[in-house]
Amino acid sequence: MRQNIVWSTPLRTRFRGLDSRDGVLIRGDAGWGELSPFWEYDDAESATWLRAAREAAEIGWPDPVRDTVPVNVTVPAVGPEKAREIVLASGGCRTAKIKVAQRLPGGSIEPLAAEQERIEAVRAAFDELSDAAGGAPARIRVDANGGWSRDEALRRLPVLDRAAGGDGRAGSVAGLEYVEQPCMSVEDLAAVRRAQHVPVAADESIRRAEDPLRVVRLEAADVVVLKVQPLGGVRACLELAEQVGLPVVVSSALESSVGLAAGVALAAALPELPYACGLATAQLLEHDVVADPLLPVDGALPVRRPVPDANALGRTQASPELGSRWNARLERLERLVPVAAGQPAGRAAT
Ligand SMILES: O=C(O)CCC(=O)c1ccccc1C(=O)O
Ligand SMILES: [Mg+2]
Repeated sequence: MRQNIVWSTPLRTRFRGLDSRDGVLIRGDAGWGELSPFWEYDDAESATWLRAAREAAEIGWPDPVRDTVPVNVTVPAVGPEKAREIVLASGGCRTAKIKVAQRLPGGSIEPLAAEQERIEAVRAAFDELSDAAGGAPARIRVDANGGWSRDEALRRLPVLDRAAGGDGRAGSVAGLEYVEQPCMSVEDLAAVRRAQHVPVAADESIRRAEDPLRVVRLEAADVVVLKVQPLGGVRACLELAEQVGLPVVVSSALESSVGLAAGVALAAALPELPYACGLATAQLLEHDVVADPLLPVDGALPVRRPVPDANALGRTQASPELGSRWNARLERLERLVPVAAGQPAGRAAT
């Protein structure tokens, strides 16, 4: 049986230049899958995202080896007060991922002082929580989305590391856990990794690269970020993780809880999971498509697969225009991705 539902929701805080998020849920014999490539991605790039939705809908996922997945709270490029609130309301997360290298409307990047203040506010919020919890340690990582040059990264990282408690001061956080994608090119990642001590994680260099293993050959990262949709499914990610041989952080593409469940399934199936995953992003959505969204409890997500709920879908209903844009996109992508032999055949969107 096939069924498609287009959803759309405002975001609670602007994230990656977006004020809303939308996509299509696809139902097959194995359950619900989500297709939600960003609108600036062309059909060739988005085709991989459809493979992930088909795996979820038609086949399902490998068995889990754990029943909870520790997650980070995601802090967008917000002011210090807002950053503190987000951490305090995170559902017990002991790791925060803070966005940096934000592009300002004029095209310049956010001043270093603003990034410093945001990190200090998050560290202070963890200290507040730790005082209540008897001094439990916490972690801060930053994500630059490739926004710095090599020199900018080398100028900013020592300052941000100190803001995160890397100067040895008392408190719950002892410096940056890692920096995600400080620069765009693999060569620059490798250079930044060699020139300073904060570990480097590769995200765009994995999920948007022709050859994700270049990161490994050039020794450009200590950690790799894997996202199920852009990499074509849970199984594709498990295979890539094995080839890469570095610690993996599973992260979301800002999906609804239906899409997040695929990330949770990947994180639950990985043999090792040494870091908190970036899957707590249901917190950034105003509405979700399920009755009981995948939100952290004690800093971890339960390993489960929520299903769309009629009342929730009432709040995420897309306009007719958005509905037809998604159905047209889905039809184009279905023509681009042939259904593999032995799999149930797909049918064009209704
Ligand atoms: O990893 C997280 O904490 C949240 C996910 C996230 O940051 C993200 C979400 C959508 C698109 C890109 C990214 C990113 O990691 O760059
Ligand atoms: Mg990233």
